[in-house]
Amino acid sequence: MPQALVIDDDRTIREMVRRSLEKVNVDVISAGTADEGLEAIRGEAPEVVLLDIVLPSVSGLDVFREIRSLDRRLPVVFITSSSESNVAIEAMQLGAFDYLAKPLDLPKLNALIQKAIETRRLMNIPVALPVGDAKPENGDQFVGRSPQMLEVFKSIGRVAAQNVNVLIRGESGTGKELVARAIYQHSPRSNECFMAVNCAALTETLLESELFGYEKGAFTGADKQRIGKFEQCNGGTLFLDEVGDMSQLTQGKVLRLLQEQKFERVGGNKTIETDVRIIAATNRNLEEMVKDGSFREDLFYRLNGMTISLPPLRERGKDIALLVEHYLNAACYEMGRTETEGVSSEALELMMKYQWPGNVRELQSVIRQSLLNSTSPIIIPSFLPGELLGETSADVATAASADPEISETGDTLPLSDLRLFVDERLLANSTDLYSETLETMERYLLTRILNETGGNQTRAAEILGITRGKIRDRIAQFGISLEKTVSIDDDAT
Ligand SMILES: Nc1ncnc2c1ncn2[C@@H]1O[C@H](COP(=O)(O)OP(=O)(O)OP(=O)(O)O)[C@@H](O)[C@H]1O
Repeated sequence: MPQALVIDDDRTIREMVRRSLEKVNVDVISAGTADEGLEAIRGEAPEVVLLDIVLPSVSGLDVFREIRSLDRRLPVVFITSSSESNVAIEAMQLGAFDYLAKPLDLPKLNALIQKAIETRRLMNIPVALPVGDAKPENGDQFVGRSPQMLEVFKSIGRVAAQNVNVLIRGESGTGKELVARAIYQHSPRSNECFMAVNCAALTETLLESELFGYEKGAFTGADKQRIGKFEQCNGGTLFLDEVGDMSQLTQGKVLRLLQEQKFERVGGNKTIETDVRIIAATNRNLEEMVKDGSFREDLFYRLNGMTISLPPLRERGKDIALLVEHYLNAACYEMGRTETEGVSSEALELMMKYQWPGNVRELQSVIRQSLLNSTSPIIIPSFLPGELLGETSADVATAASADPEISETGDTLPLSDLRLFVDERLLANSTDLYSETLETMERYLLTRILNETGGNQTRAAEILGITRGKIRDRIAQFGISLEKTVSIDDDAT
């Protein structure tokens, strides 16, 4: 029978926990002091520890650190009173499995302890992907050994030295910009500049100004001359991203430039010569666009000196595992997660089966999210974001249960799975579950990341991929106070 150790100076709590866990077939070892508890960990190797955060003459956090030094994989659940939420958040940051507030909700206690025991079991299964200790090399590494990616690398090698335009095709997030930079870096133009313009991000007039520049007075607001990218990049390489999104007018101008290497600034009549190598990229079907007349055929052929097609990640087989290893290594280093050992084989299997609609970019984000969710050295399925778990619910069900703490005020605690939260709100006959759930997730995410960054909003904005302004709005909206530790003010909602 699995064993849980409860360390609490309050006899009544110890007894209550014993009786409750007995019902779910968990044996309870009781300790009234920290020393007794540490002794029990050494001697009896429990699967999970329930630790009172306030013990006589010693801090629960210090005891927790000592437990970690004895066994880093042992899940520790803190017992707190509501006034200690800051300490509880700190405990979660240090890697606690979870925390429970007093008075103890016994069904919740039982579910959480069972989940911790399952997590502990999964920890003991050998690591499928070990994380190396080495600091990741500087710069972006192109990861891949699949036959399709080897073809891509060969094509880069073949085309880099030739002064031809290249068209890179592939779904969003497959690495088109990385290919463009690799071509540039291996080309004779590598000492000249490399610039990128996203054709989908600008309106027709702005894109024109960006590419060709304009003369003073060309249009209202053109109060001085501006040099465009084709001119700035003379001798270098210009990466035109999302080239399928250019208007017909811009397509015509770009075509002329490609044919003659000549252009005029907007509002100007002086012809300017330039020597730019174009690398274009698109995730759109240009052949179809040529057929329906929305993309010029002559431009298509001009851009397409050679095509490099990037396969979607789901077709790259074992590259997924290589990328997981690569990005886990990088994220652990960046986030100072020295205790992380790797990814369990179940979690890796889920990642191998997943369709990755956002390709490598999505994989990067999944790794970071999993790391932020993880409370143990091994990434197991329950730490993965929901979209990966949806695929094989039967496999995952055991590992991914959840137990958010919801008080009457609607306050929620951070947990990786929202299933129980939704169950509870359904039982409470909620009629606003969509926004309640989104808010719960947002609150947790914001608080968690701000804790992670020590309240640094710029860094938090980088991690979350949103603007600082949005972070500031949410801090105000959710009443998150930025003291030494980040906490949530319930009254602010
Ligand atoms: N093979 C790879 N190895 C390592 N990192 C990769 C690989 N492919 C892509 N990445 C990383 O994934 C992210 C997305 O790549 P990139 O921006 O090149 O994709 P893209 O195809 O240009 O996307 P979009 O079409 O949305 O502009 C980048 O951080 C990039 O470094």
